[in-house]
Amino acid sequence: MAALKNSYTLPAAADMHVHLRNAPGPIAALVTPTIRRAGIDTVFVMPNLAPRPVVSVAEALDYKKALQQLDPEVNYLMSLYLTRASLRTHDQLAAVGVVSFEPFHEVLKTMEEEGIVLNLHGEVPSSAADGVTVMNAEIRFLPVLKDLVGKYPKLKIVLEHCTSADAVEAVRSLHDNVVGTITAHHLSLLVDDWSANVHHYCKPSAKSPEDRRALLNAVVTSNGKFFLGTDSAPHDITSKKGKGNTAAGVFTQPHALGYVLTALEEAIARGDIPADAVTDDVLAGFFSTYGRRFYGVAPAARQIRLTRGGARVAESMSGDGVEVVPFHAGEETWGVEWL
Ligand SMILES: O=C1C[C@@H](C(=O)O)NC(=O)N1
Repeated sequence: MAALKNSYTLPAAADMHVHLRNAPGPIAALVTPTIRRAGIDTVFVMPNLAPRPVVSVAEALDYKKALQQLDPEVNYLMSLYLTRASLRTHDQLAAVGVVSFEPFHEVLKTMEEEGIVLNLHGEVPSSAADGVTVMNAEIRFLPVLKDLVGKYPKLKIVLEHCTSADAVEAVRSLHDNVVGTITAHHLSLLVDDWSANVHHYCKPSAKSPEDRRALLNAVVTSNGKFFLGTDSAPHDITSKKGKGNTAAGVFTQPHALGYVLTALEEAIARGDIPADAVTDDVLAGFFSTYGRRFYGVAPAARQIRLTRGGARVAESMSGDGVEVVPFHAGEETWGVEWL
């Protein structure tokens, strides 16, 4: 017998970590319309545009306007990229591999006072000399997180895309202003999966079975500490395969909720989470209410119905000279209807 029901009626979801790319632009045009098709009405939009990230409010508002042209019904929560250059007026955008937050003291103090959320990609840079690789870069970052929380106790912090048991434990151990997002793909992938498939490679990268078990348990025992942030990261296929390094990112936007349900069901079958762990309340919290509450966004006005086997993932998605391959391309997944 299937461990999950065949259908769930839930509040519309909020995805608190998405990459929609430059707008106007061909990838944004391809992926932005898939947000609502996925049962999501609110997204937190990451600012790492190329060649220049979003660093000013004016740029963020322009970006938001361009996204609204692609789908005006989505609530786009915009963000700014914190670089040393954001402290000056413009140019010389030297992205910082931030391990010391000292240069950002004034900004962080103001964010703390104003209730502005700090979103952390919690990895230190790889360094053979220091023994840091993609497998422990997140764990090595956790002391930095704890130090930040000590210095700015009222600062609202999201440890984005948690991938390790240590990260889950760190977020749990810190006070309520510190939460974590969890992606759909890290609930199923392990290191062996991405080492064999460029479409499964992302940063932070998927890790061990124990790490995955911790993430799955974080979802079903979240109680507001963890919520959905897919880190859906579309890349043109030429950046994934071909000359040069593989771009990091798994594209999950169109079927993010179905991927989570499938991963939870597989976790029950393996014994990673209890058979009765996936309730309507757990799903509503993780998909919708916890993230909105943390960001002070109103509860969803509409509901969605997710139905087992109701959709098939496209083999690939193309438009205007770009091609993006979705996670689990070609496979059957859960369908989404708006009620
Ligand atoms: O940090 C990141 C960035 C993202 C992207 O493609 O923008 N993809 C990733 O896998 N990790």
